[in-house]
Amino acid sequence: ATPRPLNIGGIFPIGGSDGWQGGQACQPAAMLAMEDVNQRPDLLPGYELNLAWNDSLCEPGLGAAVMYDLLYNPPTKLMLLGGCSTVCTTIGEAAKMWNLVVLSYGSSSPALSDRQRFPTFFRTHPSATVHNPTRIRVMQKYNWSRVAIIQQAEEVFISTVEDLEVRCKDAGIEIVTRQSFLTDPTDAVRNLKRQDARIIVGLFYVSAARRVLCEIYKNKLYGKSYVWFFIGWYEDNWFENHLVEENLNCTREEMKQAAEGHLTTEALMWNKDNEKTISGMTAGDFRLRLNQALIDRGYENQSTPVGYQEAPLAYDAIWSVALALNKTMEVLAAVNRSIEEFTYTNEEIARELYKAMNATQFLGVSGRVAFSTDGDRIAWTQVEQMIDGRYHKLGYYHVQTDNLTWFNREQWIGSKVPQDRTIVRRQL
Ligand SMILES: CC1(C)CO[C@@H](CC(=O)O)CN1
Repeated sequence: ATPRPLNIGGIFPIGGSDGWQGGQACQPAAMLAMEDVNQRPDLLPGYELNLAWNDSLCEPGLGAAVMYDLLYNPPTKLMLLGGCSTVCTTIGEAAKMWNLVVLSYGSSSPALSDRQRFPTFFRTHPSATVHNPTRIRVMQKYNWSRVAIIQQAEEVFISTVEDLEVRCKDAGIEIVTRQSFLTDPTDAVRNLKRQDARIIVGLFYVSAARRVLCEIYKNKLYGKSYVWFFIGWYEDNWFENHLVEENLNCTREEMKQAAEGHLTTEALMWNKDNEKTISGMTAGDFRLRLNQALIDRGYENQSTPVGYQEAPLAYDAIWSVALALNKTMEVLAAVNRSIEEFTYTNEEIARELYKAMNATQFLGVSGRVAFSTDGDRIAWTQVEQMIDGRYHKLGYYHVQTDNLTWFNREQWIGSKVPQDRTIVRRQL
């Protein structure tokens, strides 16, 4: 017999130029997962998953229009897949009116961890606050208890810094100053120098990072006495790119000098071990299949589409939906109910879908997939250091198990760990 459809809706940021166009690689990745779950005889027996989707351009208004279009046109959707933070904030807040679970593969905003505002929201993409325990752990490793913060005035960085401040206080780490800027970091960087900041956490998008780096060079806030924590998901040679069109008045050489030695933190989005995951693929196998799928979509080899890094999150999001639907069908069958009875006003089935998603646990190509009580992705993070213009992996950290795996590869000028303050030596 032909399998009956289980319908879900998808909203992908593909076109446009604002925000994150990660749907370019994430939508193809989701389709690979649709193929895989529908081929599994043990999953959704008698049914097949069907994804209706459209492009949000990473614009919340258009995202809302796409959602209404998906919900007001048959067939009824059982869940929604969402993309960037701005769109998910809109979708996530509205979804409860339709009793819909929303699962995001591409939203990092800490605001989305608020269960009061987003009661049915889950994400395979970790919140930006996932970096903070790692930053603290590294500070503790080097006995840095006096740090400074500089951030771009964007919602995602403002709420990340608020979380970092709380964690620093709990860890007994003093924040000597917190500087923020809208677009021009000149004054903020100069104030760091005035406050004799030595260990500095910087939170900004990549083009603002280049402006900060040039100011660091001009203020000589780099070298043996300083340690900078930058975000690790910028492209590898971010500090050398776009200098002309962004009117940076620093040369590549000056940018490289200022960047030498900085640390980065980022969430792991590709499983770091080469073990077989729930789909039977290793993360390496998935990379090969994704590359082929992108070539089939017309992406040349060298032009990596936006969202390539996050593609495993989209692949695993579809598996999360399939497993949650599968679990819900089993639970309903035990009380002679069917998932086909789901409607946007059926709270009982909606509760079962929520419980099933909340209990998700599997090994995906993005690593172990599990959600916190706020629906946040529990993830490993990695620490790297810029050594001679290239990033070197220093270690991994998992906050839930306080597991710091360190490779002892870090390099400091003169082999001396930089101090977090000026040491005044008393003449005895
Ligand atoms: C790591 C990054 C680039 C953070 O922003 C996410 C997009 C968003 O939060 O809107 C995608 N992944």
